[in-house]
Amino acid sequence: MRQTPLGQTGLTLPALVHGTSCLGNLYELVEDETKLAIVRQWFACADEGAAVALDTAGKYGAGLAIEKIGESLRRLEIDPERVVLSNKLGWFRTPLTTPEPTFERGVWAGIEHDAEQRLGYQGVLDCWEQGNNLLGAPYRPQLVSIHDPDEHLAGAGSKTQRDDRLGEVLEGYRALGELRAAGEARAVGVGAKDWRVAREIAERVDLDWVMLANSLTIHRHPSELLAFVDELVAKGVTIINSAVFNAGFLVGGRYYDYRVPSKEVEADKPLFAWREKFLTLCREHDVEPSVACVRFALSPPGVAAVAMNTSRPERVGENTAAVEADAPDSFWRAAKQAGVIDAAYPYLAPTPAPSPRKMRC
Ligand SMILES: NC(=O)C1=CN([C@@H]2O[C@H](COP(=O)(O)OP(=O)(O)OC[C@H]3O[C@@H](n4cnc5c(N)ncnc54)[C@H](O)[C@@H]3O)[C@@H](O)[C@H]2O)C=CC1
Ligand SMILES: Cc1ncc2c(c1O)C(=O)OC2
Repeated sequence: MRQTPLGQTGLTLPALVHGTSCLGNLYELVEDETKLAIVRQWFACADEGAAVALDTAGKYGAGLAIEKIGESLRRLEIDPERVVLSNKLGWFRTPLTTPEPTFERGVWAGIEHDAEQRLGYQGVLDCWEQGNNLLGAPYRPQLVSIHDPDEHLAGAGSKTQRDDRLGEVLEGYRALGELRAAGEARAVGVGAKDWRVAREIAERVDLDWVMLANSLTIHRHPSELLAFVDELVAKGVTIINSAVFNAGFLVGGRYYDYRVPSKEVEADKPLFAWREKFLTLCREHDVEPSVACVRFALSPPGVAAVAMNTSRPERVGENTAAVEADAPDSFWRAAKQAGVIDAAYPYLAPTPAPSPRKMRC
């Protein structure tokens, strides 16, 4: 699998980053044996001795995911040099004092802790330390970011409150910059579903990487976002592309950007029409829809990796294969002709520029 240098950090990033929300029991309780099998598969499916990249967060099951990562890595005696770990900071584990956790109700199954949001300089340092303790030696996250700043900013009720919240986020980044300067963390980044917020942060913070979610997909790839990606490339910032199935909908799932669209709702109709056209095209060209989504997501220069979730051990191999598979030019040309992807999309089977001779005529 392709490995790409991560910014100027000296770290390298494989083209597949494993999401770990399932280790925190996202939507369903997953047995510890299954979690261990998933972690084993990450390493079994990687190239011999190659680094394996993981993306986690203190919010995933109120710290359960990061705890299980540490436990499993130790049980499998994985060399810490082989682990590239990203921890998204901003949620701090607290004791559970109510029948159900108070954050993201109904999202995390069977968890025994609660979590509270902590941002600002000290809040982010608290989350960093707690994450390190939950993970445990000899492992340590090298990539750090503030978790979902877009959601935090979108939740503000007024311009003043948004400014205050942005201040908290930027104070958090001051802490992350210090961790990096001290050599405690290696790479600072931002992950967001709203890429405009990622851009807002990238304008104010010296970042090594950006994780886009739900944004740069085969279904949606606005030219303004491609221009932002170009800016990041020019600055040497590495891009990780995630939620490349728009949360599953593109490959037949129920969720689109984490909500359930309906065929009965006028505004959602184009989504279903797009999907039908896409899936038909895939059948005609004998291309797996998931492969088309993943190859598209990796196509802009500067995108080093895609992040994909693994809730079943046998999926790990499929995800690895999807990153390594390819789709023919004829498929991409047909996708542009059919309007499945933007005809002006510059990267896959681009329309050749007119030759100078033709331009003279
Ligand atoms: N704020 C941030 O930084 C965010 C980061 N992420 C990252 O992206 C990762 C992936 O996000 P997801 O929510 O899982 O979105 P996704 O777009 O990858 O969709 C996942 C869903 O697609 C379906 N699926 C996956 N592979 C399939 C296949 N081969 N065939 C058929 N269906 C398939 C499954 O239903 C699965 O639940 C996360 O684990 C996380 O690392 C995601 C959202 C936000
Ligand atoms: C799987 C998944 N779903 C939703 C979200 C995330 C995630 O990893 C995340 O990090 O922020 C929102």
